[in-house]
Amino acid sequence: MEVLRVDNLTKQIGKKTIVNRVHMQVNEGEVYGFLGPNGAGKTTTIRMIVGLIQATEGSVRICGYDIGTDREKAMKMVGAIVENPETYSYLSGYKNLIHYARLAGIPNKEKRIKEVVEFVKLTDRIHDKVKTYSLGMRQRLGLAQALLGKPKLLILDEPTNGLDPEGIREFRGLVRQLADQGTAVFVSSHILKEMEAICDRIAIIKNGRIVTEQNVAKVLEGQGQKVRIKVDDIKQVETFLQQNEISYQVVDHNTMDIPMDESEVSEFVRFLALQNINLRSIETVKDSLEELFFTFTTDEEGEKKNA
Ligand SMILES: Nc1ncnc2c1ncn2[C@@H]1O[C@H](COP(=O)(O)OP(=O)(O)OP(=O)(O)O)[C@@H](O)[C@H]1O
Repeated sequence: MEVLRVDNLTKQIGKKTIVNRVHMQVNEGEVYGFLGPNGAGKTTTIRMIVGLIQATEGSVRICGYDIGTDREKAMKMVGAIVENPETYSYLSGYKNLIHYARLAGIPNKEKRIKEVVEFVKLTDRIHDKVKTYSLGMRQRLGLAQALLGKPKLLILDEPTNGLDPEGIREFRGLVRQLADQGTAVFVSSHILKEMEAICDRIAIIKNGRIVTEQNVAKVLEGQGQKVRIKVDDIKQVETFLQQNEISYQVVDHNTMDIPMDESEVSEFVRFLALQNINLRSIETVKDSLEELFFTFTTDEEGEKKNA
């Protein structure tokens, strides 16, 4: 079932188009990664999805409810950690949750709080003041708060920023469990490895536009199936590859990727030598998300943007 649907979403501020005709769709039980370099438009998109700012154009539907015309019903379906979760640090985790459960009109507050606290593994410390919590514990408290209303859609903006590897691992486990229980999770990050481990699908945004959407399992399946070569004269190699109907992708003015199995590499090198093509280097590259991210956030001159 489709939980989140974003159509043609656009945000213009002054003359600048910060988010440009974005389309996305996230299903029940799916972890959807929203990836992009700094300043690409991730936070602005998320702020529109949760109704914190108004879109200039386009629509957001959550479980079929339009955020513009049916805001209250749409928001009932959403739990979100956007920017740093706000907590009262001089109160206990429990009192914070009571406060938010009241604000959100959660029925059977105590019972629901017990459930979410157990889920995020904070039971032992929930009556301690939040100011004594580690960053990872605060983050889990934020997650508990977001889950109070049993959301169908969970939105996490850079959820593991600043967490140590153990904190990241714990958080990832919780997200996976939620997805397995049917929650649709929309998570933004610029940490590629993390997205690879956590997401079913990812979209990459650059300059406000979605430049690609990929199924993570499919990307990972293709790992190691191409070589990257650096040459003196790329035109000469292109001509040769075209003549032999070998597919390739130009990375920059002297680098290109050629899909092939490792077993074919030595024959390929011999082939190039026979053509008097001067090879500066050759390496197997993984078609990982990192690679994709690099490809899609690189400008025409091959300069990597601030990923
Ligand atoms: N209110 C605003 N007025 C003008 N420009 C803005 C405004 N809000 C955001 N921007 C600009 O829009 C672009 C996208 O910002 P946004 O915060 O959405 O990016 P991001 O992908 O979340 O980046 P980061 O990973 O650094 O948080 C940036 O260039 C930012 O400076």
